[in-house]
Amino acid sequence: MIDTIFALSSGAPPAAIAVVRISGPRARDVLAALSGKVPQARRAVATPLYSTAGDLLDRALVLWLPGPGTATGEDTVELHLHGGRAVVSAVEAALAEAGLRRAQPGEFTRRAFANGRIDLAEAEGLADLLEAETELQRRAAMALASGALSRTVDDWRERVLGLSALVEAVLDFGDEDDVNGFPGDFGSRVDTLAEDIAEWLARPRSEPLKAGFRVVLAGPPNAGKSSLFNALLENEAAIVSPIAGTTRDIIERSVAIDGVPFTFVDTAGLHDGSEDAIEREGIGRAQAAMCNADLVLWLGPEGQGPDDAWEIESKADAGHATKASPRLRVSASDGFGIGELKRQLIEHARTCLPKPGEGALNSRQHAILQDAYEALHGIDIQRDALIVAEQLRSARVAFDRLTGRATTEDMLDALFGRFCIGK
Ligand SMILES: Nc1nc2c(ncn2[C@@H]2O[C@H](COP(=O)(O)OP(=O)(O)OP(=O)(O)O)[C@@H](O)[C@H]2O)c(=O)[nH]1
Ligand SMILES: [K+]
Ligand SMILES: [Mg+2]
Repeated sequence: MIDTIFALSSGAPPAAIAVVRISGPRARDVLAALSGKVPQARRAVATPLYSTAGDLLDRALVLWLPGPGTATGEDTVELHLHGGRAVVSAVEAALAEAGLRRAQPGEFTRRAFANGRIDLAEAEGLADLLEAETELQRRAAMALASGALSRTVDDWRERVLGLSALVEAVLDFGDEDDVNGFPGDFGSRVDTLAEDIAEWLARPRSEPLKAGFRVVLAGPPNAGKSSLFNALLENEAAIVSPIAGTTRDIIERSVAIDGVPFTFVDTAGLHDGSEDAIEREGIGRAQAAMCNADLVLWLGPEGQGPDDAWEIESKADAGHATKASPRLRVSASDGFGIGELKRQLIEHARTCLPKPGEGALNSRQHAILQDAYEALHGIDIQRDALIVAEQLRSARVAFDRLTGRATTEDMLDALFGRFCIGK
């Protein structure tokens, strides 16, 4: 028999209320044992809870939620307790004594997936939603969690199955001499499907949304990188000094500006012929950071930064005018241009990050959809119908991997391990 599991699903006590969730075949019996009765389904009822020894544990609000129409798909009970540590421990002890098991992280969600209540793309969205720290992250995760990708993939899958059925008909009844055994619109239906997938593939990916849009400050020693870094963060995170070579390590800080997640990266000043081994290591790290940037703010000599870097004239208050046509002039000392720089960064990052409310693919999903796209894109109806059938099958298999109709245990362990206990 499946274990019946329980966990504190609300935050750490003490708090006003603590919600303990129970899921599994014994949920109802355990509730009956604790409260002496089972309330009407889906109605919140206030009731005292007792241990097997007859001690009053708490007066709680309880919910009896019979499966399969529940979050996990199983019989579920919610106990809304007074949120003191000792109250929660006493109730948890009573549940353990009744033979229930503490849930693993993500186990409730894993059961929801196993019981078909959510698919893999929705579970991934849910994990993102719980981790979301900024408004943009929340809205992207919400779109996935509420099934935006899942519904789209289901539609694609149906269309592929329809096409496969047509190919089967050609295989069963086709005249061997007739190369055009496919219906007239077959090719265009394949093309339209491939284009619909290509539209999702072309969208910004979800990873930069999680890690923050990565802005690296680079340039020679004493260019004012750390000063600008601190000004952007509004925090004296990095050491600033008139001594060239102050910054050695990479310094990273994440911050949301106007709901847009950024990670700013301060680096060691770049220059040739350093004798100092530590400084040389710092310069190597700075160069690697520039390669991994979504955007480089270049504070060095004009035209010597990476392609696509933004040319920034720093120390504008001190009358610095080393660049003929900087994108922006700023001063970390008096704040000149910092607001405008932030405004432009937000505008630029928004175009590179998923649009609010629009589903974005993570790299796992992107790689799988790429397979589906290639299978469909490669279809040539002049070729043998058997080959066409095989390509359609590969596309369908890819869709199934995406929604979790076909997955491996490792993949599931990795995903559900991201959840906290109680979810
Ligand atoms: N007047 C003026 N001085 C600045 C400004 N920004 C930085 N400085 C000064 O320039 C010097 C170097 O600043 P840092 O921010 O340490 O420069 P850095 O590029 O991080 O230097 P390294 O880490 O050594 O490569 C310090 O003395 C700062 O006070 C500015 O906007 N105006
Ligand atoms: K310095
Ligand atoms: Mg510095």
